[in-house]
Amino acid sequence: MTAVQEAQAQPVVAPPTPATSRRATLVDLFRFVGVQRGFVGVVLGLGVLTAATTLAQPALVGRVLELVADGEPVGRLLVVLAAVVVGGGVLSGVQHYLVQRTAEGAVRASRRRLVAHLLRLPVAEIDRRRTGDLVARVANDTSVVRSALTQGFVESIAGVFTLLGAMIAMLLLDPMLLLVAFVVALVAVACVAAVTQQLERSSHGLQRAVGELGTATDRALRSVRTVRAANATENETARVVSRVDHAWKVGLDVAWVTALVSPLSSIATQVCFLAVLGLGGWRVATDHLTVAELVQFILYLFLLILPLGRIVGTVGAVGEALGGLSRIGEVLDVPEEDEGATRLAFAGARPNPDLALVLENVSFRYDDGPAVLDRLTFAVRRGQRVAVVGPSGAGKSTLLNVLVRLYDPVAGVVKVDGQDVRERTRSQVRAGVGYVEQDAPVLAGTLRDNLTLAVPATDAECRTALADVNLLDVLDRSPDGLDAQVGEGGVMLSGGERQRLALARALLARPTTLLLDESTSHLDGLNEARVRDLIDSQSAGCTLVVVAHRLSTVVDSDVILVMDRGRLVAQGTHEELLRTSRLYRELARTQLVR
Ligand SMILES: Nc1ncnc2c1ncn2[C@@H]1O[C@H](COP(=O)(O)OP(=O)(O)OP(=O)(O)O)[C@@H](O)[C@H]1O
Repeated sequence: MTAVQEAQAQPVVAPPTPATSRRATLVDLFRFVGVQRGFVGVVLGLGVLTAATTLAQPALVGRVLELVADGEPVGRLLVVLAAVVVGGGVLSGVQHYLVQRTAEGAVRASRRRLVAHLLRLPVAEIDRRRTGDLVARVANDTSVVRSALTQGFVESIAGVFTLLGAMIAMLLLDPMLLLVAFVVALVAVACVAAVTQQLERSSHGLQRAVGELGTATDRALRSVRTVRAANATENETARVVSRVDHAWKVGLDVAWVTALVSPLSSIATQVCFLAVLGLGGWRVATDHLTVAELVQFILYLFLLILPLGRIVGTVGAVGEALGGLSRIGEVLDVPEEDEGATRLAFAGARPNPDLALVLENVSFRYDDGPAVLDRLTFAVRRGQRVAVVGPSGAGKSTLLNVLVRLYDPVAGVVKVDGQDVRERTRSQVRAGVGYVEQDAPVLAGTLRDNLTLAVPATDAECRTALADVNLLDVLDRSPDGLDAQVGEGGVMLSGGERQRLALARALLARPTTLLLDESTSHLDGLNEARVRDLIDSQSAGCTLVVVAHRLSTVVDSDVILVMDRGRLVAQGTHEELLRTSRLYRELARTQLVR
């Protein structure tokens, strides 16, 4: 079996994993907080101290009552009691601050991880998803998790200490009373737990609705010119507002479920107190308990109910957080773009630097769609100027995407410098390639940001690069010079200026292969000739593959590849193709700009 046959037989990469719906668990939430382990330790330590000061208070009050009953002085004990109360307050303040800090730290860590992951997702995966939704996951879903933490998650863990301490004290005072209080509290917790499951589901739905709202808003703002010019502002507003209404409706579901939690816990509290007061009064009347002990017991009951109430509230917030975490996890579960370098058992020929690009029977399709590249085979020698022409949708831009390894072919072999690209990492392949894409070659930010995206450059180098592509006048338009903003997607520049700025950036990185996806009509004749001269002068030995829409670009090329419906239907020079290819003659006559 030849290398080509073997390559055809096996897909180069597995198709990207489809987005899965997953449910986050408490373990995920602990892991989320776990990144701030040090702080969590301190918060818990403070929780124990706060619990100790809180638990000491009923005991001290009980002692004061006993001393008063015996006619003993209580002055010193009252000072101790005041100190314990104030100390507990201070500790609780510090604990609050640290909890907020912990939550912010955890959110920061998860946002960093999520952003780093998003920017490394395979391009095919990003194609499938909607930007607004991904942005919502970074901004909203992480915030929801933060709310759960600040609304008492960590505090509740500390509150457990108070709860346990109170239970022990109550057990010592009157086990029977404790049993009654405990059973009532347990029933309440069971009810709340059932409600929480529903809350988690509703919350996931709410986050999804907010994501959809982000997507709709993103779409409307991105296309604001088209929308305005088409008098479609009303329609588009209605579309976004329908997403707002949907989020509101799902929000009401969450509100409805959350509303159940609060009355449940207050009914439980009241029942608990009534039961203890009734039974406790009877225990005092039957001499099983003193009045001071009953007062102590009731104070401890407060200490039991308070953290319990907080825990119940937290359970609700945790339900919402798990909804947010599930959505974060869904994205994190999608594997990142791998470097894609493998040692091929059948790797044959040694690298051949004379052959800049070789394609052997390369086929590609997006997802399960039809073949967009169909068994392409051609070779480009180093330093050649190659033009790719073909009707719209022929697969020209896709070919460039495959060459820069944004997508891997489903069959066939791509060689750069004579070496199978699968033997190199994507970074290695891209290091030598400059790519100027057709539609969005400029990023929001300053001119400098755009020029130094790939490699650092001094101001002088940036100016020279701009002069080379005839863009020096954009520097004069603003007193900010290189720090002038270019707007979202370079909207403050013309289409041709965007392409030339992107070209300046690509050339600054001194590529050995330049892939240029020329967009129709963006390059005027004068600038186009200038750019061609620049590429010729600056990049001796640089291979140029240009998806061309101008006849002048095409005529001057060493080789012209004619594509139609994913297939290479002809190749040769302009004169040869005029003689041999009917499609080329047709393109030259009707489609290529003169
Ligand atoms: N990200 C994508 N996901 C799914 N299909 C895609 C994607 N990008 C392009 N296609 C499809 O692949 C086919 C080839 O598209 P491509 O952009 O490569 O053509 P092209 O020859 O560059 O066209 P044009 O000259 O109009 O820019 C088209 O049918 C297009 O709909």
